Amino acid sequence: MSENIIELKNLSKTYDDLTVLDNLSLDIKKNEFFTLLGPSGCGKTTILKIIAGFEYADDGKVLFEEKNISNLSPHQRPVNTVFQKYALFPHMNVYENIAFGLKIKKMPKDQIDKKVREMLKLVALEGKENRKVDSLSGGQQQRIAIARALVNEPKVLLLDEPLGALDLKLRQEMQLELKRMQQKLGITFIFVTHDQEEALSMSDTIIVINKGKIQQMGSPQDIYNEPENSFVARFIGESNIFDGIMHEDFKVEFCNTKFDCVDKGFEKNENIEVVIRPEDIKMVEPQHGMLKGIVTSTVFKGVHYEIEVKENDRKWILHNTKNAEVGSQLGMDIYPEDIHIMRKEKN
Ligand SMILES: Nc1ncnc2c1ncn2[C@@H]1O[C@H](COP(=O)(O)OP(=O)(O)OP(=O)(O)O)[C@@H](O)[C@H]1O
Repeated sequence: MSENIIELKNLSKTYDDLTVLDNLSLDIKKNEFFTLLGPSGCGKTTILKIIAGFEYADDGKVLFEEKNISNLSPHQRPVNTVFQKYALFPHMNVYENIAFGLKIKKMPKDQIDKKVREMLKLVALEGKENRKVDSLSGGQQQRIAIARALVNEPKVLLLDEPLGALDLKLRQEMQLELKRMQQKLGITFIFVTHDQEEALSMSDTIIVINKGKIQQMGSPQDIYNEPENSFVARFIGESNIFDGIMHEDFKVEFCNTKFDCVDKGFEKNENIEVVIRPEDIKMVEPQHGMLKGIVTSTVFKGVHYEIEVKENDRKWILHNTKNAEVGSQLGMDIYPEDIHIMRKEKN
């Protein structure tokens, strides 16, 4: 049996003249925390809605455990959705909100009670079951929404920017809690966000989408350390990105300087882009650097200083725990493994 729980096959979707999804295919494994990451309007929610059955693709298929579910209505699909706007029932208390789906299914009362109590425990809301939902904080309401979805024991939980309305601290707490719940329950989470830090800290697998096309799929480490194109590099973290030429395997030139790198498989003298993370640039004495520049500004960021350097007419950003003096000359060194070569952005 396949290790995939959901497979999307060649999905296309157009609204009026706007192509939102363009022949998109992807596989989601059982029990993974899978994140769709991309800028606003790139088609993330549309993918989620097509999996849930709230929208239908113009073309392509949705497979669940190898069965085609493309034509099933939402309630026939073994998935549940948590939205950013929690859509709780304001006139019901916490308990009734969580129990709602099970009552509709006409489950016996004692079983409902057992399951609701399990959920209250899971989302740390024991003791709050009789509270009206609008008397609770945003974070607590979000937990009710999650409990209400999980109580139905879906095989897949779809989460559409579920933490978007929370302030930063609560958001970070809920990120940890969601991850903990997912690991405890062992069910597949498909999570939508436009926040790259959130995606990096929570996911097993991330796909980065732009304009309805997958730009890259991989682990958070792959996506951060080895962006495949400049869209991904720009979208994930801060980067120094320059045009360059891949002269031959392991030899690249950028900023008018030849460097050794660890990449191969490009055409001879192929035009490429290089990405270098700010924390990977070594600060050395000016005479010892492969590149030289002048410090134009420094900002203390807590863990590191953010140092801006002007090298010829190019701007570089460096992160270093040591500060540098504005106006001073600085040498910069980069190890071969820290030079990431990218093909030009996919269109
Ligand atoms: N029902 C609809 N009718 C017309 N256009 C739509 C409809 N639903 C979505 N769109 C358009 O499709 C594009 C993709 O929308 P989608 O909601 O999937 O993006 P998203 O990546 O989830 O963005 P966000 O992060 O802002 O929610 C957007 O340009 C949106 O305006």
